[in-house]
Formats: sequence, structure tokens, C-alpha cells
Amino acid sequence: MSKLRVAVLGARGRIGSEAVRAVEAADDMELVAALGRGDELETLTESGAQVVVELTTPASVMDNLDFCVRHGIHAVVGTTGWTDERLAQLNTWLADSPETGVLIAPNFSIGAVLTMRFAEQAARYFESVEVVELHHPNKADAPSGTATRTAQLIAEARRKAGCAPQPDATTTALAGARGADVDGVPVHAIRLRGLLAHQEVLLGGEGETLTIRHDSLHHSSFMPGILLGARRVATTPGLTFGLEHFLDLN
Ligand SMILES: NC(=O)C1=CN([C@@H]2O[C@H](COP(=O)(O)OP(=O)(O)OC[C@H]3O[C@@H](n4cnc5c(N)ncnc54)[C@H](OP(=O)(O)O)[C@@H]3O)[C@@H](O)[C@H]2O)C=CC1
Ligand SMILES: O=C(O)C1=N[C@H](C(=O)O)C[C@H](O)C1
Repeated sequence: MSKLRVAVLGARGRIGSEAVRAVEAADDMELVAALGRGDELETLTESGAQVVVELTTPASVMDNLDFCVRHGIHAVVGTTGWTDERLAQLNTWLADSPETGVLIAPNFSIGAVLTMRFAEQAARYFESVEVVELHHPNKADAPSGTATRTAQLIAEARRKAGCAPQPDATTTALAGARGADVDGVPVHAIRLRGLLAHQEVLLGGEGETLTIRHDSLHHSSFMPGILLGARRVATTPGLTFGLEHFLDLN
């Protein structure tokens, strides 16, 4: 059986360099290109890449995906910075290339995907819910893509269940003291040397609290998800948002 031809964009970055090693180590894949900033995207077509793993920056990801989709190259995307406008633009490109698949995964680690699922399930049973994400201080953005997605899923679950708005009588003396408001869910971002990628979802009801915590201790935690995405994306045309769609979580 022929090997899947995979390229990595952002190959010299923290997660990109780990992805290069993971693809090289996968028996069913061949690493055909490993590109960093300034390298020519044409290398992707010249090398016959079937799937690109995109791990760059929010400033670069759209141009890279525009190129990939125009050339019918499937993409597995870990880069953050997704807004409704960006997703709409990507869907427009995909409409012109209906056989191309793009997976955007706010988080590739199984523990983080499960955290999101558990938070979504628990959200309706508690009056209060807040998200705290904790990352290394070199992280480009805040709040994290995972925290934003977690808050959106929580908010959606609460809306569907008809939950009342969260109780909060605080008068905020200093802007930011209550974190960022994502769909009505407070999200707090901590940047601390020594950390990698961590998240807590805190839920509170009368006389009890529930904390769901996940810790990525090494970039290796993201690799099984990236490899799974690369294997599945070529047979999943269009946009898939979230690795959970490639997992059997039920
Ligand atoms: N979904 C997930 O599970 C995960 C997602 N991430 C996300 O992945 C992204 C990268 O994170 P991280 O590795 O920590 O960041 P880094 O800054 O370490 O890596 C990004 C790399 O991309 C390079 N780059 C920038 N623009 C381009 C371009 N146009 N073409 C090719 N390479 C480019 C950068 O080069 P230069 O240094 O020269 O700018 C850098 O080497 C972030 O958005 C992060 O949030 C991270 C971990 C897990
Ligand atoms: O930049 C990181 O490191 C990470 N980014 C992703 C995010 O913003 O959610 C995933 C993980 O948290 C690591």
C-alpha cells in the first residue's frame, strides 16, 4: 500500500517540529516537505503532498489554507485564531474545491477533547461555570483556541437546556478582573514559565463544585490526534471543526 504523502507547515516551531518527527515515525506516512516561514508554498505541489499539517500562526494560516484548498491539498489545522468570518471565508474556498477536506482542531489531545465533551455535558446542571486556561508565556494568543471552543460549547449546551444567565453581582473595579466574556462564560488566561497547555473548567452549584482539569505536559500529547486527522481528512471533504468528529466518543 502506498504511503500517505504529508507535509508540515510551521515545521521549525514548537508543535511543528514534534509533528515532523511523528510523521517521520509513522509507518503509513511519508514526510514530503517540512516548511518554515519564508519557504515557498509551491514546494507542496512539487512534492506531491496529499495532506498538509498546518501549525503556524494566526497571521499565516489563511494564506496557507487558501493555497492548499486551491490546489486540492487536504489540511489538518492546529493553528488558532478562528473567527466566524475566517470560517466563512474558508467555506467559500472549499465550495470551489468540493473534494478537499480541512480539519480544524482547537486541540489535538484526547484529554482536551474529552474535557470539552465533559464540560458540555455538565454545563446545564450547574448555576455557574468559568474556564481557566494556563499556558507557556510564549503562546501567541489569548484566550486559547481550546478555551474559546470550550466556552462556546458550554454556552450552547446551556442555551439548549434553557439555563438562566450565571449569577454574578460583582461590580468590576478594574477592567479584565473577571476575565474575557466568551458567549457569557468568563474565560481567564494565565501565562506562566514552566507550563505547557492546561485547562480547568470550574462548575458550581448549591453546596458543591465540580472541576474538570486537563494537562498537556509535552507536545507529544497532540501527535496521535494529528496523525488520526491526517489519515481521515482526505476522505472527509469540506470543513470539519473539532477532532471529536473523527473519534467515536459515544
Ligand atoms: N490544536 C492544537 O492541539 C495545538 C495548537 N497549537 C497552535 O499551533 C500554533 C503554533 O504554535 P507553536 O508551535 O507553539 O508556535 P511557534 O511560534 O513555536 O511555531 C510557529 C512556527 O510557524 C512558523 N511560521 C510562521 N509563519 C509561517 C508560514 N507562513 N509558513 C510556514 N511557517 C510559518 C514560525 O516561524 P517564525 O518563528 O519564523 O515566525 C514558527 O516556526 C499556534 O496557533 C498554537 O496555538 C499549538 C499546540 C497544540
Ligand atoms: O499554543 C499552544 O501551546 C496551544 N494552543 C492551542 C490552543 O490555543 O488552544 C492548543 C493547546 O492549548 C496548546
